[in-house]
Amino acid sequence: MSIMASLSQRHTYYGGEVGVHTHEITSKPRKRHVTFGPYVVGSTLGEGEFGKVKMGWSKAASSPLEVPKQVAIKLIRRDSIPKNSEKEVKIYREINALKHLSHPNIVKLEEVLQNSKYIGIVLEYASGGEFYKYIQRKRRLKEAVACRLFAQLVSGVHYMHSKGLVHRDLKLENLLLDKHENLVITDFGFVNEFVSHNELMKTSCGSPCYAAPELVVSTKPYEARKSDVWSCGVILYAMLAGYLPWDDDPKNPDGNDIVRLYYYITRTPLKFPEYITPLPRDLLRRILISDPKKRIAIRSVHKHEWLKPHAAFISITPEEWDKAMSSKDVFRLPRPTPAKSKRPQSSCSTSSTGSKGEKRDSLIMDYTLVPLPAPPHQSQSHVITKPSPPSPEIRTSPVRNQFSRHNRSNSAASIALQAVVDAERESSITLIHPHGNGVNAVNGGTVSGNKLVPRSSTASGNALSLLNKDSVIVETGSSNGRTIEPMDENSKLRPPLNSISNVATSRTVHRRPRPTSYHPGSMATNSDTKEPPATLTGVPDSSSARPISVMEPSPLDSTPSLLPDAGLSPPDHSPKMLPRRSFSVSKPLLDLHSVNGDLIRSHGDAQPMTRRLHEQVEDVDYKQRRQSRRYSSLFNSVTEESEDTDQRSIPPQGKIRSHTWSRTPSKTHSRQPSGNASTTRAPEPVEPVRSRTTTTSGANTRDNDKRPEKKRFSFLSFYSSYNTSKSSIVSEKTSPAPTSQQQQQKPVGSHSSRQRSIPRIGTRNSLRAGDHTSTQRQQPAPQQQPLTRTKLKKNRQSTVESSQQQVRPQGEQSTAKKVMDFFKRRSMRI
Ligand SMILES: Nc1ncnc2c1ncn2[C@@H]1O[C@H](COP(=O)(O)OP(=O)(O)OP(=O)(O)O)[C@@H](O)[C@H]1O
Repeated sequence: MSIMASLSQRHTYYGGEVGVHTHEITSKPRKRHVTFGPYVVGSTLGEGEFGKVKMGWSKAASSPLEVPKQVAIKLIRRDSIPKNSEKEVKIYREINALKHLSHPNIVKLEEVLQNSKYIGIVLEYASGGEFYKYIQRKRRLKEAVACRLFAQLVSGVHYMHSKGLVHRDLKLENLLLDKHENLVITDFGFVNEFVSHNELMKTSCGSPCYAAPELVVSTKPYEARKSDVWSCGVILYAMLAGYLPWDDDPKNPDGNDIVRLYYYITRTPLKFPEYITPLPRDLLRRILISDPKKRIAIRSVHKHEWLKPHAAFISITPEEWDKAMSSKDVFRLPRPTPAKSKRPQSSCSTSSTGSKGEKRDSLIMDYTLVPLPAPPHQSQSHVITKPSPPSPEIRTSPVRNQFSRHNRSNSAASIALQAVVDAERESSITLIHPHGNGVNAVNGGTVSGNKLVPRSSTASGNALSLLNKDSVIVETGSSNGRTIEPMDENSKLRPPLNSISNVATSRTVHRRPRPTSYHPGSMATNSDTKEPPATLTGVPDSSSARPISVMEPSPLDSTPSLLPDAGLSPPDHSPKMLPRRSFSVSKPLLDLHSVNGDLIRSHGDAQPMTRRLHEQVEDVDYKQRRQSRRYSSLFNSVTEESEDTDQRSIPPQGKIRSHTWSRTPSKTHSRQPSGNASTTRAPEPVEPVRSRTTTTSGANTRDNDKRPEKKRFSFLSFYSSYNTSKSSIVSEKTSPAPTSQQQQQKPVGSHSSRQRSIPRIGTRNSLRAGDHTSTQRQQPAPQQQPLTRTKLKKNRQSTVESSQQQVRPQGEQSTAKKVMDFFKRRSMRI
């Protein structure tokens, strides 16, 4: 039982905040889960360039005790992928790369599904969250932890290199953690393939703070694996230091100015905080070398002394990994066996013969569910069932680097990890006004408008050789080193300019940019752009979209298709998207709106958004119900209520409450807990009187209308009104008879305290006396103004007046009670 309980807890997808809402809507009719193929779709895990990544659960289970498999589903709207676009190519890349990778530290592709609106890349769920947040939480990692995670990183990188793939976008944001805090490399959208050992690439990829200098400051083809090594070095530095290297340029604190950033990187020696020990320093010094030829290779990284504690792990060869991962027993839970056979045939209907799920590396089989990039000679039975005969699958290469120009937006790249959140905000701003000085200037074609003031200290020869010789720099005194300012405003850094201008012209908008999600752009030549891209959708377009697999490989960049399938694909078939009705059952649940929303609410529970909408149109009854809710929730509801009240021109309560509350500066009003204390608490001696007085003025009414906080706290206005009214009444009573009677009566207990409280404000007594007069004089005011509004208000105001008049001759306590009763009655009418 406990297992079941924990399972249902752990695998329910009403996590966190959503769970809060479930109890509120249990009375509502249950709705069906939102599903995507064989998965129940849950909450949003993150958002990337392509859309939201949702949590998912496999619906099928072989036994009641079987834990539903959790996955992450990257949902990509099909209409957001223009045909032959760079996005399309990136999707190809990612899918086709992942299906060939089977390593514990590389995210596992479960399968790829699609319906008429979405492509869903189903990935292994990395429950540990984003790695940069992990570092952010810990400020920096302990050396042992960093060592373990870095060993995993380089193991994964080495593995993919051994498969002929380079990631080209390694950065903290593309690293996740699994539930055991193992590193998981994700986001293979810029992955590329190399064939020959020293094959060079020419497409500049990566995020500026992680991209190797040669990608940015040189137009020469680069050895992509070495650039991955550089990125690993930056990641290691970030793990150990808690911030990124070369993040201390005071003239470019956010790293927005890419040109300047790379000036700084290439000309400033690596600096370490004192807490980084010599061994990792040594490794970092070998990795973070601007000259890729001098940079350490990944294999040599494996042998570095610092990684010795994990030598056994690192020494596992790619072949061993392939074996191990396919044996279902290493690192990952075995895939639920029933997945295929028990899937509802209708949802992501596949006529697969069920071979998938049997193999540990079933992703190779799974991906064939999709008529996307499928191996050419794979069984057609794995193609998603379509009403029409399935189109021939084609093995298209995802790795056409010609289309890999990065159009990611420029993030703030404030690389201090402690400022990641700020950087996120900033990056979102730069989406609107992307690319600060640097890129904007680049767009203009020169750096002159850039106000480029690169800072550097000792310039290395290597670095200088990478810089444009036209760039004349002058060292000037500056704190924290020397500042190098270009004398020539027109100095140009051609390579960076090219790359950056490409970025500026080809970027797309990220929905939720993450800290360093920026790609400096492509250095692809024109010839690159001439090559037709891979097609993801639609009928084969022989004219414009030749299959990638049959394209001529670029002489410098990697070959277009993944090795195992290269050249095997029929040239005239492009992968087709599924026609409508592919998800014959799940489709109705997967319309655009439901997927765009937070799907975790689909379990028949109240959907926050729906609830909000409810609240916006709530009627008076609903408001009454809400008033009976918990204290905390009332604040919100009353806010809406007040707004509604205003909108509906039912002013009496709202106005009075608002006014009394807002004009009662003493916070004690807000903290009057209940009306029960009314008879025992002393009224506020002076301020309530003022409050009462001001409440009655039309000017104040207008003022109050403008103050949102009055509405916001109008829930408490009952108490504040009570207190205010009571206070005013007390004031009215006490001030004319300067307490001689009361002092003689001097009741015990609360009464005494109440009465003591009045003279206690001795300095205000005179004011109170004056206020009393003014209060009495102004008493008609609150009546007059409401009188002009509604009959209801008239009645209520007259009730107030009459009740006040009634209580005047009575004792103070009874007056308070009556006022209290009045407001209680009034509140009942709300
Ligand atoms: N396998 C996964 N497990 C858990 N969360 C994930 C997984 N994959 C992605 N996410 C979450 O979704 C977010 C976006 O994912 P991802 O970066 O892969 O999307 P993307 O569209 O490729 O974004 P971009 O290309 O802009 O980096 C991640 O930051 C992460 O929070």
